[in-house]
Amino acid sequence: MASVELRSVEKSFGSVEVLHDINLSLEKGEFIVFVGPSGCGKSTLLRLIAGLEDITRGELFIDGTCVNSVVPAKRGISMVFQSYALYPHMNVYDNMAFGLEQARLSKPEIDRRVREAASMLQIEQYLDRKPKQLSGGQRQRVAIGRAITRQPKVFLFDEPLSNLDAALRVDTRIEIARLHERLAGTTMVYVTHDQIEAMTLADRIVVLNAGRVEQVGTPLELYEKPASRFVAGFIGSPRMNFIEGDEPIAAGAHAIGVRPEHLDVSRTEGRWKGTVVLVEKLGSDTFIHVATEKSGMINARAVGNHGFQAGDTVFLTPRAGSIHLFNEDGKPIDRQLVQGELE
Ligand SMILES: Nc1ncnc2c1ncn2[C@@H]1O[C@H](COP(=O)(O)OP(=O)(O)OP(=O)(O)O)[C@@H](O)[C@H]1O
Repeated sequence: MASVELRSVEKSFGSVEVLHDINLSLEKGEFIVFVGPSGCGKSTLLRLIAGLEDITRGELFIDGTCVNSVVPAKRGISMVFQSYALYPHMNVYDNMAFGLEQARLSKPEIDRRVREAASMLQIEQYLDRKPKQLSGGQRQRVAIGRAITRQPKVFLFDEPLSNLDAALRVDTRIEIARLHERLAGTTMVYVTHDQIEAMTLADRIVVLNAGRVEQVGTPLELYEKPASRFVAGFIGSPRMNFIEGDEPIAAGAHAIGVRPEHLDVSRTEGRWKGTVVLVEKLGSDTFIHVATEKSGMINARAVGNHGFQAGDTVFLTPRAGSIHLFNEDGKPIDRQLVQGELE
């Protein structure tokens, strides 16, 4: 039995429909990540599951029960927000205990749950502090701890790490992944803009585009076999290059897609000749932006540090088996290029 199921769900604000015919089946214990461009409906979909927004049409089931008209507190879910949403006048212990007191749990049971969650997230030493005496990362751990104490069937996360700096993001991301392992059987639904979070946390990713589900799959399925040009361009960072308007490329193909990490850069020979316009050195990788003679801008990613400079003439060649072909409708053409077709 799926833990969360959406059947033909639609959502309108006034006369504007923002989610169209959403059908999703999330298994118990799965970690599901929603991604998509700004405004595609990720947060709205999460809020529908939480019960913070009403469903306009369709049905939502949690553990087999239709919850369309069940209030948020009775859905067996906990939500963690980007903004933490802690009570500023309460200390950490009381913030974590508050929901349980409302639910009239016994004091010893509340104490047990708060201390267990605090230990899991290593915030035991802050239980007496007020939120303003904590760093952003510590506050977010308290918000996550509060969600844990409710022992929900489903956790909902709305961009929980986006207010944290880069190092804390990584630490807290790892914390969330470990939490998912420890709370085996708890379904997690997570909204993010961050490619690395999506790829590393998700069992399956749901890609949304303008209020529709574009593709659902494991991170590697989406990376290796995108169901559309949209997904191909969205999953992967830096994004896939699309080459069109080149001399006839391959029968039936409107565009070639090739990821920056699948291009070889040479000073002497290769498929696409061009001039380097920008080199970005990350230490571990170098991004080389090339204005090609016939195929527009192409970005290549080379491992390590390289001596390419703006103004250099280079040649780019896609590695065997790494080319994606798309037809005019943006659908993938499922065949490999034969040797020589691109030469
Ligand atoms: N309360 C509301 N009233 C009217 N329109 C809304 C409301 N909430 C969201 N929308 C609209 O619904 C669409 C989806 O918004 P949503 O916030 O779900 O997108 P998102 O994918 O989460 O975006 P972002 O990544 O920018 O947070 C947008 O066009 C937005 O303007």
